[in-house]
Amino acid sequence: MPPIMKDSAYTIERCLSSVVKASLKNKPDYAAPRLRNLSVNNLPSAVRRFVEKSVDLCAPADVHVMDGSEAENRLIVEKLLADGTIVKLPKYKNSYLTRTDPKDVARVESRTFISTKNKCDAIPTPASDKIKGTLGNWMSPEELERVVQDRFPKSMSGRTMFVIPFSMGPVGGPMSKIGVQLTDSPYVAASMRIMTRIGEPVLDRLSKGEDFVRALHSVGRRQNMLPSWPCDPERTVILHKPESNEIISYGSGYGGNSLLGKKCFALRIGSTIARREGWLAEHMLIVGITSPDGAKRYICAAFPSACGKTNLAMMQAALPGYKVECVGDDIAWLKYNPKTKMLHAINPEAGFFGVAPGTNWKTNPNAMATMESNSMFTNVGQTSDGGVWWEGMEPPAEGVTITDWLGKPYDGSSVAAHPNSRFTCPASQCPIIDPLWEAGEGVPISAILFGGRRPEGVPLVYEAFNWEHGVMVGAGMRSESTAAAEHQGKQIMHDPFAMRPFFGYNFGDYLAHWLSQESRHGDIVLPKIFHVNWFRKDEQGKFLWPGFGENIRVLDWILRRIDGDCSILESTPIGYVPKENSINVEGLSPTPNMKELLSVPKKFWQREAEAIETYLKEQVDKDVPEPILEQIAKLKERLSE
Ligand SMILES: Nc1nc2c(ncn2[C@@H]2O[C@H](COP(=O)(O)OP(=O)(O)OP(=O)(O)O)[C@@H](O)[C@H]2O)c(=O)[nH]1
Ligand SMILES: O=C([O-])CC(=O)C(=O)O
Ligand SMILES: [Mn+2]
Repeated sequence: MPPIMKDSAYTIERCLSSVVKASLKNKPDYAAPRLRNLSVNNLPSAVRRFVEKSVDLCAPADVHVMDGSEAENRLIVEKLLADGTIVKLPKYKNSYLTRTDPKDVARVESRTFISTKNKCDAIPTPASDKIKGTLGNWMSPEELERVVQDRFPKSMSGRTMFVIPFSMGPVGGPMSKIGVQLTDSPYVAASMRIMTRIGEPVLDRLSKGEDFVRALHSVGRRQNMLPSWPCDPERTVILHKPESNEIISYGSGYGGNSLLGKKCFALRIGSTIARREGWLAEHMLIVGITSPDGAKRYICAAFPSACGKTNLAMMQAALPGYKVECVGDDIAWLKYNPKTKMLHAINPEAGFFGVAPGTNWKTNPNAMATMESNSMFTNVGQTSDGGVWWEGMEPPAEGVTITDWLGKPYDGSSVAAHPNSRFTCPASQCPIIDPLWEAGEGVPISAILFGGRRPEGVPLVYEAFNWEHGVMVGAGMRSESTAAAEHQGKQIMHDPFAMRPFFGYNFGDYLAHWLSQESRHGDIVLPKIFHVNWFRKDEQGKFLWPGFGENIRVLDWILRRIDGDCSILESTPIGYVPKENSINVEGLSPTPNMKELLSVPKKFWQREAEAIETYLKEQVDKDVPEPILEQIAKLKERLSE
């Protein structure tokens, strides 16, 4: 038995308050807010066992069970301030800036593993030994145990372990799922409170015996750690055990690696649960659009990291008469609803963890308004008037100076904000949050968009001929790499369904699961599938399309297609493309080169089809479902005519 289990008084009062008091030596009269006592000993037995086992392993100084209250959050913030992890941003209400260790700034895909008994359950087997698999990494359960034993023993010593009961989706909702994250990072504890629903209502569900995902996180230990941002970048690992719904993350405090409800649970573990239960867990935004005639439809869109999901999810429509409302900006859980016969989607998250650079009052006013209070900023620049600044934001006022994300005076010779710097803010604060964003049964989805950063060859929008063809379009997605993960430069990478870093199981099986949606429910009304590209460039390397709020012009065309208007399309080898003049460009100045934006260059597409086929055959080999190969064969045939 670890010592804490013998002492039933390991409660918030004795732990977090005293921890905070101890760290506030310069404020001896600090009065900690009173909290309710949530003792480890009163946790539901399955949760308690998980905590006990992890305490044994990680040896924290004490344990704090989170109730999710305001008072508790104040204590955590005090601790973060005392540790120097965050600084207050007086320009905004209740908002803070954190600077991470410069080596801990993004997801690390090469250190992310799925561990299953059989390798082929987790990742596809490439066609030959010479081909390196790029659709996830596998680790044997034995190796995982070794990796854990190499890193976790005493990894939390001297720190508080936070026990965070959290719900993905509204607590108790029919599509929601519960997790318990243990972490030694108060930054993670504070961020999980924004990004998920935490605390007592979730504990109530757990005490009724509801199953939960076990998520263990430690920032770890190494020599010469920054006291304000402990981490262990050389030994970081993000491990998933889908067979027992477990996540184990070591060495990084950065969002995608440490807020385990997000990519680890909602996508990697989520996709394996979804497959077992017949639904889909996807890297997609969810948005509601009301057109001038009053009809409202919801669409989902899968774009790779840093390719425009948050911006589309809360865009300020540039066409008059349109109303856009946001349900979610990063993750969608989609399930067949027998009442409407449609796929319904929920946003399992409660906050936005958005890319800061490029966000401003013109491109994304709704995101700017959402982060005006109760927000955590990570690795952005700091202004001398107590605010934040990043590349692409409106210039600061006269005389205001900037400190860069590394804490140095900013002089314009380098960036003020890290390219993957982020804002974390409550979704409920979004001025255009959808009235149904917390509806337990989700919202009915009329269309799914795939897209990415394609400087060349890929039209502004095209529509798949049917579901099977659409699944092939998702499988063939490619995009320029971004700062959201560790990849260097701007290479065009395959990123099927924008899920390459997030699959929890073999991508071949994932394709079969998508295809099966058509036959699984005989009466299903499937969403139409489209592909969009806001990022095509001209010969000077300038974007051909204005993007952002003007993307409503493309959505307008898509909505008319959902209504069945066949007069606005033209058939091409890759799918239906808007007929000339069928996209409303009225009032745009300069008028975009629509001919170029909608062109489908044959040579380019022959190479593209070849590249997709080679990729799937090399990477997924015998696990590629036959209908996908048939769709590629048909595409090649159409391109050769
Ligand atoms: N040119 C152009 N840039 C865009 C557009 N939409 C978004 N961006 C930029 O692309 C970057 C990423 O956009 P986000 O909307 O945050 O991307 P995301 O897909 O939500 O990213 P993750 O949070 O990493 O999943 C930001 O710098 C945006 O300003 C667009 O329509 N056109
Ligand atoms: O997971 C993260 O760190 C942020 C994110 O949304 C992504 O990269 O897609
Ligand atoms: Mn994302």
